[in-house]
Amino acid sequence: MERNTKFVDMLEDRRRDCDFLWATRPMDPALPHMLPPDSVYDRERIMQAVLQDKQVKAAIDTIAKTTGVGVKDVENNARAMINEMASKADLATVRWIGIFITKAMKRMFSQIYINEIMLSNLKKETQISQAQYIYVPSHRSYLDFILLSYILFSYDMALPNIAAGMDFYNMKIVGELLRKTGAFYIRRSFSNDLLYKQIFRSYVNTIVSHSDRAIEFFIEGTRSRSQKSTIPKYGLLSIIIESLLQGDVPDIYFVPMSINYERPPEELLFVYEMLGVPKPKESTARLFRSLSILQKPFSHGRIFFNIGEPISANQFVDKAYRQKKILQPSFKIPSSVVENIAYLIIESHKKNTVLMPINIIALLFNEKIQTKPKEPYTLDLLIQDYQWFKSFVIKSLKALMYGTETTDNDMIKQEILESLKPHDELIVLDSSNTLKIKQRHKRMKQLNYSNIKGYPLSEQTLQIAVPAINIAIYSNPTLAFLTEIVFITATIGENGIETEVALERYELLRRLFSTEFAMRPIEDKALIKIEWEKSLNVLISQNCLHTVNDLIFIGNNTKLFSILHNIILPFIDVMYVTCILLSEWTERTSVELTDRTILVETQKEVERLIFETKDRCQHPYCLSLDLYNIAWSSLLSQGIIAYQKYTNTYRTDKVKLTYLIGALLELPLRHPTEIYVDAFPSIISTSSMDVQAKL
Ligand SMILES: CCCCCCCCCCCCCCCC(=O)SCCNC(=O)CCNC(=O)[C@H](O)C(C)(C)COP(=O)(O)OP(=O)(O)OC[C@H]1O[C@@H](n2cnc3c(N)ncnc32)[C@H](O)[C@@H]1OP(=O)(O)O
Ligand SMILES: O=C(CO)COP(=O)(O)O
Repeated sequence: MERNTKFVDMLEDRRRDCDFLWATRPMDPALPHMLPPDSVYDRERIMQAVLQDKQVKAAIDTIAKTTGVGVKDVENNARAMINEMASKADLATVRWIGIFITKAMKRMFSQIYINEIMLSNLKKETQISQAQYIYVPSHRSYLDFILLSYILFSYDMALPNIAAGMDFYNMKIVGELLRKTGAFYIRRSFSNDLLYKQIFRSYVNTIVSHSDRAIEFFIEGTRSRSQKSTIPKYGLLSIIIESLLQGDVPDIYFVPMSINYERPPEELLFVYEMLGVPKPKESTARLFRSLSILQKPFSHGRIFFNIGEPISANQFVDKAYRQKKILQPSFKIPSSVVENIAYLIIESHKKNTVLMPINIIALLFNEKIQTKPKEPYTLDLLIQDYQWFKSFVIKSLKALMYGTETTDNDMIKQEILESLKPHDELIVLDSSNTLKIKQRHKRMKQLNYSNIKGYPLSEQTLQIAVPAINIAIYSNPTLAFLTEIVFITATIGENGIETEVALERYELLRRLFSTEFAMRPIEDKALIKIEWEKSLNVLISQNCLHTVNDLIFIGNNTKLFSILHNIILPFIDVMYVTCILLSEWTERTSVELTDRTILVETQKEVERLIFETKDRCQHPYCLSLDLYNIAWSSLLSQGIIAYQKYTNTYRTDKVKLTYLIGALLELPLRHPTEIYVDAFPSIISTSSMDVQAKL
């Protein structure tokens, strides 16, 4: 890995330490926000400041007036809200939890790599800077926040104020313990609650300006079940940026952190959630039950924790805005500023994604199943493909990738076998060294069908979909680097295409799928063209495409073209099927069109297509509710569906819909000739002779 040299395994030292002595070592954690002593507020003072805040007081008065409730009662309500919200910092609690966490980390993971230089630089900078620091990690697992706190504690840095959803607040004992490790609690949605909104705003402003600890929040707002970036949430970010306008802090630095798991602990739960099984409610009892994960050592492989360059908010919030705020206190920072910073953070997460061997293996295996399922995918074939594809992503796409760059077959073999070890419940090598999938789905006895979010899928479907989606999720992190080029492969057919048409098709796909792939929305066609040309050149340099005058043709590298093309198919197929269902809605069903009913109907239709056709929606990944939700929100944002507030229904714009269906039909898609469900029996492991990947 080119930029890998600076990664160190932080567990190496921990394995030499006595956990108790390490966690209770004398320490004076470095505080990241240098403030004059009287500007540093403790919890009590922060809560007081919030209750004294002008806008909070105004909200209390307004509510008292409009509801007829006494001011005292509303104030008590406000006090209860801030008490529920505010974090506590208690080093003793952190130490005790630290003993357990370090034992768990050493058991679960073989290595936790961190780009130590970035962390040391951050530590140094924070000690001389009066700016406030905001840690903004990617969100792929519940472990993310534990890991970041563990890293900071290991490097003698203070734990931040962490924005936590109420799911954790409701956990017995644990909820309060987390508060003592820095969690502050926020309700998930509160735009209609004026008082809560003002208290939240004021609390965040106060900790930005008066907490000597940093702030941590997950800009994606939720764990990405599909393990690719999701679009940013703007609420907390915009309040933090607004704090800068008040001038209490000279600058705010956002520190993006890309967290990459070889095997996220929620792996299988995410697959079921994507299929519609609701997530289990967070509870202390469940937390204890989940400790069974510690039974097998190193069961979750490696983690790469990659800290990106801090982003200064000051460069976007210029003096003019600050002056405007002084003259006009209700002035709000333009939403384009917030969006810009949000996407800079998401783009940093993507750029700093560290790909693991399993991501490439999953992608190659997925391709093989769709194109040549009868040809055994032997370890020797995989080694060749792996080396080739790895070199492509590193050299052409500048992706970061675990492992050494080598052409030595033995070393590559070791790299592959080592990385398959944590996945021995999913991918195995059979006795003839051929790659096979293991059946991951176990018949669910207690499944409550009334809770299912989508259509109740059959056992037969789940048997295929669970392992198939599990594999597909592992290939998803590659999309941090591949999205633009996979779009292009869906725009060019056998007989070539005019440049202009290819670009138009690219624009369409970008518009339809910018939410799916967390891409910055771009209106300016010239900018889209620059992005397109860059990706086009990558494909041309790989001989995937070639140009003649004003035409683009598929080149000789059909292997790469096919891999890239097949990645995008499930996304386009689901969009198409959703559109068809919308256009035939009233003929097909008598139920009202809502965001829920379209979800159920689409999943039902996809289940049928998977078994019955050789065309659209062959890949079981098409059963993922994520895809339907995003397709729906994309159609809403384009005005193809519109919400009717007064009737609480949705209306379809038939003209726009027909146009979109036409445009999707024009895409020169080539669906694999092999049917996934037919191929499945030949790739599923039935033998008891499977060998675990051995070094
Ligand atoms: C040694 C080791 C020890 C280890 C020890 C372990 C420690 C361990 C600690 C535990 C710690 C637990 C950690 C849990 C971690 C989670 O729980 S993650 C989940 C919770 N966190 C988050 O969700 C953070 C990100 N979310 C947000 O920012 C959301 O916006 C909010 C604030 C939750 C609100 O969500 P929402 O109500 O759905 O609203 P949303 O549409 O996002 O936007 C709302 C506002 O944004 C504004 N907005 C929208 N678009 C824009 C725009 N472009 N520009 C500006 N503003 C905009 C809107 O105008 C709106 O404001 P109003 O008009 O209402 O004033
Ligand atoms: O985001 C969370 C905090 O980690 C929990 O909510 P999700 O289940 O939506 O990820």
